[in-house]
Amino acid sequence: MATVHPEHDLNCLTLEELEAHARTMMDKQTRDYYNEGSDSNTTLRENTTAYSKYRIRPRVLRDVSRIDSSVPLFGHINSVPLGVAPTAMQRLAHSDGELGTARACKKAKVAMGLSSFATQSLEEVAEASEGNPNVLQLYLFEEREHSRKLIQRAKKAGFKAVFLTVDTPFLGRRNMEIRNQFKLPSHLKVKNFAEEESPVPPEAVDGEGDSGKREGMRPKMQRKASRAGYTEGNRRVPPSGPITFHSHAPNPTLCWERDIGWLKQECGPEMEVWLKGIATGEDALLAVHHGVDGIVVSNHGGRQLNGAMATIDALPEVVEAVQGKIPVHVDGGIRHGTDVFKALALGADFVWVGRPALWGLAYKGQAGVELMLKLLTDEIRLCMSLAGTTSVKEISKEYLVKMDNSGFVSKL
Ligand SMILES: Cc1cc2nc3c(=O)[nH]c(=O)nc-3n(C[C@H](O)[C@H](O)[C@H](O)COP(=O)(O)O)c2cc1C
Ligand SMILES: CC(C)CC(=O)C(=O)O
Repeated sequence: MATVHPEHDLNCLTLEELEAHARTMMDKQTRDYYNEGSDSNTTLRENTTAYSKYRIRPRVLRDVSRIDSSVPLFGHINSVPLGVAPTAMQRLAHSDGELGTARACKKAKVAMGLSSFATQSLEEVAEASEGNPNVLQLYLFEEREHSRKLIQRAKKAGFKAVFLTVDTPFLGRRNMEIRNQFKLPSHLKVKNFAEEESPVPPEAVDGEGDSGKREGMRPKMQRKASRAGYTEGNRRVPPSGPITFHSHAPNPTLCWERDIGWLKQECGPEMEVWLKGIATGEDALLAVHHGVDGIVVSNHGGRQLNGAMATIDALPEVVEAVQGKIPVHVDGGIRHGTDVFKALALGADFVWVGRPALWGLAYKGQAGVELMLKLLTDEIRLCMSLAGTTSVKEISKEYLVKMDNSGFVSKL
């Protein structure tokens, strides 16, 4: 007699299957925008494949009948050491959009990062989260007033922290996005910026089209960028006109001395300030020096500097530099519970997943994100028990070995 597993979606038992279903459910522009990395996608690929050089050393004959996979985060208990990373424009995937993600995170008791460039407002997301902790991802604009308003709103709505994205002085070159002439469909809006902040000028800079600070732009794009007020000969001027992600998200002027202090002051005691996009021990030390509350080792899901290290390879030097002074999180390429275990064993306190939530949304809206979180939660808990660990704090590098190219295994 066949075993019945009523709690499973038999069409979708892994994130790989979820990705495959999602592919068939998104239009080409959305699929390409979500899934691609920058340039030739080397870093995008290595973010996932780099995990396979680590293998787990399981311990046995320990009572693993009770597993506690929870961790504290922002004064709450997170059910697993995993959250949903901020990704822009989630209503492209499904009309549930960011509200669907927020409700799924609330149900699974995991934190959610909300992109500044969300298609539902931060207040709506806070309401849907019903007290589940959220983080606002911030692109700190050159026009500070917009950012100041956003920070104040996040504070009022109860967001626990701001994740300042620091790996986007310019946007990476995403070729499919350029080829598809990516454009936010007219029924969707970036909802965190009021209409009066995004007046559409007569030339209409074709929505989210080509209007921005992307290195290697074609001449036509350059003309549009300059119409949007970005360059005047050799003199740089801050972008003006409608707030689009191409024009406003990247900010090449950001720097340690001026901007981190400003942000800490704006966030006050109510919201923590974290840096998202740290990839070296040197910058991790500077982050500690500048008094931030935590860092996320990230390369933006392989969408920024192609050829940068996979995040799991950058993690150990960051952990070594920080010496436990502030929490270290990591994202990029995490697709299995065993990846989460490996990241924790290498010293991360917590991990975030980006694209898997978008695939979940595309598959079945909120229910698809719930499914994705359930798959990963089950895998994390199973991995912990099969490795002989009953709580997250037990997971250490004693549980890992590293293989070199010739298959030689060494303890860490
Ligand atoms: C479609 C897409 C949109 C993203 N939007 C943002 C964003 O608005 N802000 C940000 O800091 N990171 C953004 N990211 C990066 C994610 O926060 C995260 O670093 C990355 O997705 C992790 O890699 P993973 O997708 O392999 O899990 C985006 C990533 C993707 C794939
Ligand atoms: C608003 C954006 C620049 C979104 C983003 O970070 C991305 O597409 O990688």
